[in-house]
Amino acid sequence: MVSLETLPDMIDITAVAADTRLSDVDRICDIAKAYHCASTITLPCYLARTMKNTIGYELLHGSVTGFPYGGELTSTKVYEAKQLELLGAQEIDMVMNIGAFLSGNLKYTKQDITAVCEAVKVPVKVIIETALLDEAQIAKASELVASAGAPWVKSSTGFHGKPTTVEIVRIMKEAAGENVKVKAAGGIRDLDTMLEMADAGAERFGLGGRSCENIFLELDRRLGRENLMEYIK
Ligand SMILES: O=C[C@H](O)COP(=O)(O)O
Repeated sequence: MVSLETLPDMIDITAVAADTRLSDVDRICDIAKAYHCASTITLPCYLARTMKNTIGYELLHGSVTGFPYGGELTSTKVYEAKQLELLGAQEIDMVMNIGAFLSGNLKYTKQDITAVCEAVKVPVKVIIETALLDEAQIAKASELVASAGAPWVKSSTGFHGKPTTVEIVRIMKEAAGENVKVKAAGGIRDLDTMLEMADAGAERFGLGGRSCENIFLELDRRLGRENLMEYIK
């Protein structure tokens, strides 16, 4: 059972929107340091900034490839992933080729994932974009990610409206199996949902900077302590 105190250890705080500014990147780093998040995840061009901002802190630095639509050439995804690793990324979140998957081209979709996972030593989290899939497709995509050799399956970029639910996490975990970890992301906005998702098998959460601030505000309130955010403005 995950506790409120340890929940931040499971959070990847992100700044990956198209209009992300340096100030947003700096802000998520401050929050990640104050609350002991698992990692910061930024657009590739900001990876070095997150590393510079968090020197000396026990924080992973992640970035994204094939993001946010997943339709890039496999070679492009592989190149980007390798560059990110060379720059110091410790985790990479990649988007599955959603269109290929929905077209029934499972062989291509799987090869695309395997190629990226084999190109780098760091863990790859494969985003299946659950907002665009029905339940059967979510299960099938999670199985595919597992069979492609990825260590993580992640629900969503958060860019398609439909939030990740506890039920989606449950389906993903069941389909992906014991050896693949589940990351829940996209539209997650409250602590109770996160605790339920952890019970359903989520081992990591992706939260945009703003949603994360709100979650931590609520966390401080529930833990009966002052809002740490007040001290890092
Ligand atoms: O990691 C995924 C997204 O950055 C989640 O963004 P969101 O919390 O704003 O939905």
